[in-house]
Amino acid sequence: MRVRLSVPVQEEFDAELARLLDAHVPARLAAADPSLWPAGSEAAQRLGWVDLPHRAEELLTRIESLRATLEEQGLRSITLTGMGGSSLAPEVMAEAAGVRLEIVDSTDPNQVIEAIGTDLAHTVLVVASKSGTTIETDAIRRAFAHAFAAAGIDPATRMIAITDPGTELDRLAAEEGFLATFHADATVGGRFSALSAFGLVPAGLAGVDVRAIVAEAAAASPTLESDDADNPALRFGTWLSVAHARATEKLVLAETSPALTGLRRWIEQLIAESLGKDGQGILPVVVDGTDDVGFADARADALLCALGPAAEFTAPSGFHAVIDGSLGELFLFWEHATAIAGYGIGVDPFDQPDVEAAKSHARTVLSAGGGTEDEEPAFREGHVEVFGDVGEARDLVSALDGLFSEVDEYGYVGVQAFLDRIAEAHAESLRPLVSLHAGVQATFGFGPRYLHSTGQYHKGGHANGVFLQITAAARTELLVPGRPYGFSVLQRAQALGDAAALTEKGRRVLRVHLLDRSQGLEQLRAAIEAVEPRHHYGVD
Ligand SMILES: O=P(O)(O)OC[C@H]1O[C@](O)(CO)[C@@H](O)[C@@H]1O
Repeated sequence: MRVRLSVPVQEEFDAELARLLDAHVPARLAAADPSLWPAGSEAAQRLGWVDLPHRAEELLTRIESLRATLEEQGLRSITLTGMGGSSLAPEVMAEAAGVRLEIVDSTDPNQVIEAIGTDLAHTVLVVASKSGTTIETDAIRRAFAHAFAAAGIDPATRMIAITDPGTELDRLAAEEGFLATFHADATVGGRFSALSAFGLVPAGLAGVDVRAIVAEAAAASPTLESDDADNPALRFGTWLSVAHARATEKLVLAETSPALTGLRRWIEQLIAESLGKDGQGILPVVVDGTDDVGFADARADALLCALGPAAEFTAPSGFHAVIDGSLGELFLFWEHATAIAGYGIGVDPFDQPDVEAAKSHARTVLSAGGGTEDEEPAFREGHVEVFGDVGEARDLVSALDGLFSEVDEYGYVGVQAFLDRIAEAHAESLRPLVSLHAGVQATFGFGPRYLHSTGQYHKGGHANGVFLQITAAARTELLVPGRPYGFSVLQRAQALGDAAALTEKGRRVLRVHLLDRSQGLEQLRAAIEAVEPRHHYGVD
């Protein structure tokens, strides 16, 4: 593992490093010492991840044997449903290894229909949920069960559960006789579960060499656990904490190696959900490469981090880093560094106090019928309807201009797109445009996926974000079996629910509803481009 850090304030860095070493933070973390955080905090019961690489043997053997059984039965198509920490790590592992693992973490009906696809005869669905009650995961499981049954296949023979012992999902799997159930460790939280059953089972069944990933992590762990000033996780955690204290709180993540494809989306959840709370935190900004908007033109509020080997670059803030290594090393490195940064910043890295608000608002919208009837847009223009507080604005360009004018000089715009993240992947190209025209950093997340990643930060972190939410008319509907609503109604309720939770927290939200998905998206793109770029870029 190679970690190169540049520190503009050496004395502050050294002092913070000494403070963390005096408190023996790395060694106490490695010993799962709950007294690192206040008594009664979530942290006290969520430190089981530290030694996962050293106790994975039984799990690895079981995965290998199940994979062989599936292969014998011709079940070659592995699909995973799970949100946030229950799918991001295996997604990275599969992408990096170039093996096919279909991930379904969306409530977009079109995306779910596509994922169910036509190969049910060879498909196995891994249902991953620590709590066993996550609404998206449950809805997707129901849709697959219905489709299997309609194809004359007993759904239970094609389902594998990963969940904590005793959850609703665990009970269901036992009652229905799922093909297999993997019990997760209750002391390991979702975003720290990459090296547990949540990461290893789906990836291993899909054909990733998970044994090698675990071995890489195990080899790195003594270094990451040591009370040593050269411990890279300690140094990186200190770096984040020192930058945070200087109001440099956007971590711009660029990948420079195909071997680490997708890792930044896993890091995004880990950092945002672990540190973004109590009005504090580090906002991850995922960009494509070191020449992308957000990285190449970063200002004083950004730490720049390249994942993989990178040519020389510098950050105006003076905080820049290059981190390279194998996947196994990096999973464990980031987990340790994040926990250490949480200690440094003074937050509990293992809870997510603001996630529930969006879920609860979504439930309210759902029980009121999905929120389709009673809403009046502020105005309609061309292929879009615009909702939210737009003041006097009666056209899209003015409404966007109004939203962007509300952002602090060092704030950010969060773009939240409740679209099909496969078929409408191109929507992500709105991020750099928004960044350029708002003159600040911009993030992009597909809903509902981002709710389980950056959603915590948006509501609980630094209150300097405004939000552009994109919803769209459903192209089709797919009923959630056993529920009085369809996926499109659920998807919409989740968008409205998060908008309500953000508004409640004093964040400004503008919702652009696409009446025609592709033309509406083009109209939105053109309108963003027509907003006079704000002056912030280039003023540091
Ligand atoms: O595994 P579960 O319980 O379904 O939760 C999925 C995700 O939802 C959250 O609990 C909240 O967003 C994440 O922390 C977690 O990774």
